[in-house]
Amino acid sequence: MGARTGAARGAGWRGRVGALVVATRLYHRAAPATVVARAATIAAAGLVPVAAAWLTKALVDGLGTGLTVRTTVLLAIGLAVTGALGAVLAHVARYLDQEIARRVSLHMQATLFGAVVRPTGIAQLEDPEYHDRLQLARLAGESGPVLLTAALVSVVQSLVTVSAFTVSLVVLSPLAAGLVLASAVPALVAQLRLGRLRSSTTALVSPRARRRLFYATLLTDLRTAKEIRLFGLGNHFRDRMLDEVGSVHAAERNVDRVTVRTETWLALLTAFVAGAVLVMTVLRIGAGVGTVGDLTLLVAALGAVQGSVAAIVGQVAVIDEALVLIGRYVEIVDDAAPSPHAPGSGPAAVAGPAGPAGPARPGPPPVPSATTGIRFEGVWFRYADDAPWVLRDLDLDIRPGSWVALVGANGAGKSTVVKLLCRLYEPTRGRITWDGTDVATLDPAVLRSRIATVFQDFVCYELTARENVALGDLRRAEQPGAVESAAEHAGVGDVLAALPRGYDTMLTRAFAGLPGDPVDEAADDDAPGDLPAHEPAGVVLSGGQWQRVAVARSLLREDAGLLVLDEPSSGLDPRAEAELQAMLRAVGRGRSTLLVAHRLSTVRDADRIVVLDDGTVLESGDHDALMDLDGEYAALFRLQAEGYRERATAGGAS
Ligand SMILES: Nc1ncnc2c1ncn2[C@@H]1O[C@H](COP(=O)(O)OP(=O)(O)OP(=O)(O)O)[C@@H](O)[C@H]1O
Repeated sequence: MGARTGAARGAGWRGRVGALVVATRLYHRAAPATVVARAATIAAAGLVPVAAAWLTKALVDGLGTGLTVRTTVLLAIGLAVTGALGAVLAHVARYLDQEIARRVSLHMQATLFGAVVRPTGIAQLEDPEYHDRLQLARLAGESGPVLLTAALVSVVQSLVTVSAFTVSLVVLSPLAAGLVLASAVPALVAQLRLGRLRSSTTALVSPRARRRLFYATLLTDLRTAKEIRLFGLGNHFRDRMLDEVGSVHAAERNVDRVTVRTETWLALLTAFVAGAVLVMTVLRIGAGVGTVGDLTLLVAALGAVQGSVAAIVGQVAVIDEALVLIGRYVEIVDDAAPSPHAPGSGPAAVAGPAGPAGPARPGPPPVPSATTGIRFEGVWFRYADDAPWVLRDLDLDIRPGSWVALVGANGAGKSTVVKLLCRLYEPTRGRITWDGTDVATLDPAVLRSRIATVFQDFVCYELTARENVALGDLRRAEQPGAVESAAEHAGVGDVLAALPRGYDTMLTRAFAGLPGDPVDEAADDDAPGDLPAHEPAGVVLSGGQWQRVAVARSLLREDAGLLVLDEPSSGLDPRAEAELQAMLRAVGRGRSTLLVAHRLSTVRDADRIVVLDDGTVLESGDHDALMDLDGEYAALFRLQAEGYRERATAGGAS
């Protein structure tokens, strides 16, 4: 579902009605009892001012006609009770509103982020329009329920008050009632226009707000801090951030100005109508029609009706705005896998199951056990319709238990092969088979559970060392010694064990020592890893150590039949690289391995080396065969070997 379609769906009355249905369902699911309690307070709070106004009229009229002390005291007590009830109801209502908003917001965020991680592929995350829609949907999840709850409550409560006071007004003066209600029409139209302006402005500034956040993150992130200081980019990015803030402010200022103008005109209209009605009533009382008590009731009714009508029209506009926001949320949740490319055009973002389970369908076939191998059959791929081809008619064969190495120049398409294998993208043409079954028909989660991968840009999680390894297979990590064993296989066991709190050490300084984190719990228990107060609770690993942690994470997936390693040794020193290779040979035994590498010394022992060039296979064979061929691989190998020889000679001479 493209963004345009989504936007069209979110706009218009249909979109709003759909959003209202979704919102009602959300309220029902997230906070049913609280909503019922709130409805009761709405009815009570709506009637309190009406009761107070009638009691006041009775008191004022009674002063002229000589009330008994008992009646006067009773009326006064009645007034005091309604006043107190109004105050208490306001506090209870505020609590209930916030509770409803919190619960609905939690529910929405759980659903929204569930929808964000549900799609099989990652192509939608590269679509800027998707990010804008996501930003609005997040806003809807965070502030939509607060806006909607407050506005709905205000409207319903005001409707109760307006209805009760309108009856009072009609009793006193039907003309006055007609005038007050007629003046609400232009106010409603104006407020709806304002609401629409606010919604469109939010959509318009969304990309700018995202860029502002990007610059703010650049300026504060530890990972970017080095380059920003070294290149002196701090003020440059700060200025860019301020530009974005300025643009957002300009758009918001425009909305605020239109709002002030509109509301000023509406206030003048209200004052005019109120003045006219008051003059009419005073003249009638002067002519002997009505009492002074009627005047007090009319003043109260006039203020309440005008105030409530203004609240209703204002809040209808807010409801409209909240529904547009919730419509964005609905789009993202419905389109669990929105693709920037229409089906069949460009790289299909792999569509995951969206929404609740439909009627039972035959499930995907089980993932075979890679007994005959994995094949790329005539695979063509490009990242977007208007982007160049990255893979061109690629045939690749990974036989069971074999070690295939993928080499080639930067941009040849090696990492893309890995991404397609893991079904992060779908081939544009051709297919990938696992034991003869097209992987497009397999359950992606099960397929991925059979693959252990170390990406070139693996993630350094700001968590403990244990968690960093355990994330590879959370279930297996619960087995005693599993994490330690994977870390030892990856050659990082000793390093992690020697950390200040062993495997429970945070591999970051950013969150170390937060209350309730495993580190603190360990400290509370007087565990052996307890530290003196001056010891750092979190540590920073070197690039090579991180790389081994990433390898350990993938090695935890013991049952994975395919090991995919994208440049696993790029951050390692030569000794560590040799160790890693020996280890990979050991763990790779019995399973297929696909290794992407630039350093050709690491692939020398591979069963087959495939040289990729511009997305197609240039050469293929084992090291000896490719050296005999004397082609691209042989040239590259000799070049790298000469580099080593020269360095060794230079080292020996010095
Ligand atoms: N997410 C993406 N969107 C658009 N184009 C991409 C994306 N990722 C990679 N490319 C392009 O695809 C081509 C192949 O990239 P790929 O990362 O597969 O190459 P590689 O052989 O792994 O390169 P390297 O050796 O530098 O890691 C490059 O031209 C790159 O610009």
